[in-house]
Amino acid sequence: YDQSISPKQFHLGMFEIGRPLGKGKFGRVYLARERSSGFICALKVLFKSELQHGTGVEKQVRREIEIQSNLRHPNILKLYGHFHDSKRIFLILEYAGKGELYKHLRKENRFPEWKAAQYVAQMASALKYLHRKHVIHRDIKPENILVGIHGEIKISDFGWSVHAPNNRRQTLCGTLDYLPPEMIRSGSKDNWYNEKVDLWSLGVLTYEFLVGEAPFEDTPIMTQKRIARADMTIPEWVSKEAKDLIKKLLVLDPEKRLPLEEVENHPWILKHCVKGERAANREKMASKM
Ligand SMILES: Cc1nn(C)cc1-c1nc2c(-c3cnn(Cc4ccccc4)c3)c(Cl)cnc2[nH]1
Repeated sequence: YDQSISPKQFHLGMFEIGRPLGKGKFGRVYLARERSSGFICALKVLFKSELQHGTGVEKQVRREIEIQSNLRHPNILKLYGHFHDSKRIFLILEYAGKGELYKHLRKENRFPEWKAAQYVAQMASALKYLHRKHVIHRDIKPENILVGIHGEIKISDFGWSVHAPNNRRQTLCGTLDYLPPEMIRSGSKDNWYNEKVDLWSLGVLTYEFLVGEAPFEDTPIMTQKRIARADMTIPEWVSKEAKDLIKKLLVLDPEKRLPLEEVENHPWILKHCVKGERAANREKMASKM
């Protein structure tokens, strides 16, 4: 992605717009091609009218742009640039060739252990990168993960991420299933800005990949109660190694959750993910820095 097609100023006329790819709570995403280079991307269109001034959503979009623009990792969806016109804001995003992960999960019902382990290893690598940059995603769930053309996963939608520590008030919406106990419990919100919240969500994600439903799925009231007690049962047909990892992530005390380095070296992950030599060397170099 060389400089020749990344001028500082983008505008709509530079793109041919293709088919709609999907829509979210705010805005739609279209397949797009940058005319001069033929570069394929995904164009996310948000209507300013939908982002009432001063509401959390406008700040979320600003934060999404600010945070995601500076991230470079194979398992994080790239934000190449943004621009706006009188009515709309446009985000120029990396095109993920195999679409939304949750659609694959619903279609397959649940993933075989080898596939779930590879996805969890990629998530752990992406979260390690984010946490090293003091970014907490805080909204890890299948709906916010896309699949690249080579089957690799890409975390997207940084609308809920924050630079730790952060004193902005957050209103919650959407599913409760992935919320960690410290975000369910009222009282001090300090823990909301501790990156350990992403470890809990990684545990919920691992469970949902393997079982096909979230561990605390219930009525909203019961879900909150079950999360607060880490009250879940793991089906007996889940392998003991996978059970072990889930239990070490879904721990009420954030400080006692398995650190990402240990997730990447967990027996269940090592059993299914042969780390390429180059990746292993990169890790070794990074750990020496
Ligand atoms: C769908 C689909 N099928 N195939 C084969 C590829 C895709 C694909 N989708 C994307 C998408 C994509 C689409 N929808 N969404 C969900 C959404 C939409 C609007 C606001 C917030 C969230 C993301 C992206 Cl960003 C980036 N790349 C994408 N690739």
